[in-house]
Amino acid sequence: MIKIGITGGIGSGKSVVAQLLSVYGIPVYIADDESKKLTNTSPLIREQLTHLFGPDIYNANGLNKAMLAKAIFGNKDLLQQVNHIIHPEVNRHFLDWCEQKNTYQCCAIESAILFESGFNKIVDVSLLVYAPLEIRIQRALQRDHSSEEALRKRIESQISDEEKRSWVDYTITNDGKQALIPQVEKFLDQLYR
Ligand SMILES: CC(C)(COP(=O)(O)OP(=O)(O)OC[C@H]1O[C@@H](n2cnc3c(N)ncnc32)[C@H](O)[C@@H]1O)[C@@H](O)C(=O)NCCC(=O)NCCS
Ligand SMILES: Nc1ncnc2c1ncn2[C@@H]1O[C@H](COP(=O)(O)OP(=O)(O)OP(=O)(O)O)[C@@H](O)[C@H]1O
Repeated sequence: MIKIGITGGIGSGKSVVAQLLSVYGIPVYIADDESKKLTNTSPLIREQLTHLFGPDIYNANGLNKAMLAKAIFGNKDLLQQVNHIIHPEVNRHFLDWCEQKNTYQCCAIESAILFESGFNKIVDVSLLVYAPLEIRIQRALQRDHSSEEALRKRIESQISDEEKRSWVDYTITNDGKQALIPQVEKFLDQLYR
């Protein structure tokens, strides 16, 4: 089974590309969604996050996401500690998920931080969805209605896509000028060949 890692910074359009891959019959593991579920269900993550931040990091609805986001984006040391708590669990969970999908020829993981988290080491092919920074900011601000300052802090917590371009096996450009579907089809064509 071929494992594809789909990456790209906030607002690059990797969720759109992930949806297109699922239309072509490839199951996709959405790391943001699954990690959120794991932070609420894994006793190991809960214990370690509570130890690091105190009991208020969880409330009646589960993880206090706003508190965690405020603490880690802009503080590289804390970000790294939190990543070391959450990412090994996500890694394990993804590999279990892959086992369940073993009748498929391909599966994929979508993560903005494929390289930062080391998930790149457990995939066979890496695919970057690339869009220029200012376009990404416009899209993300429109979608999330968050402040530009908070968004830029998240962007600064990630390695730039310009740098990742030289590390990946394949790049799809989502700049609003080049059509996505032909690029996805070309990628799949090369992959299956
Ligand atoms: C801090 C949290 C609670 C904020 O939740 P929120 O709903 O606001 O954001 P969401 O999880 O949907 O993430 C949105 C985007 O933020 C960026 N982001 C999230 N986590 C990280 C991180 N550890 N490092 C860099 N960027 C990140 C990504 O671009 C992601 O697509 C959440 O992002 C989190 O738990 N992050 C740590 C776990 C993690 O690394 N998740 C990413 C996939 S494994
Ligand atoms: N080519 C495009 N033209 C116009 N809008 C687009 C295009 N691609 C994506 N978008 C829009 O931009 C926003 C960001 O796209 P998407 O959610 O796929 O990004 P993402 O890389 O998954 O971001 P995140 O890491 O924050 O989850 C969405 O609202 C999406 O509909």
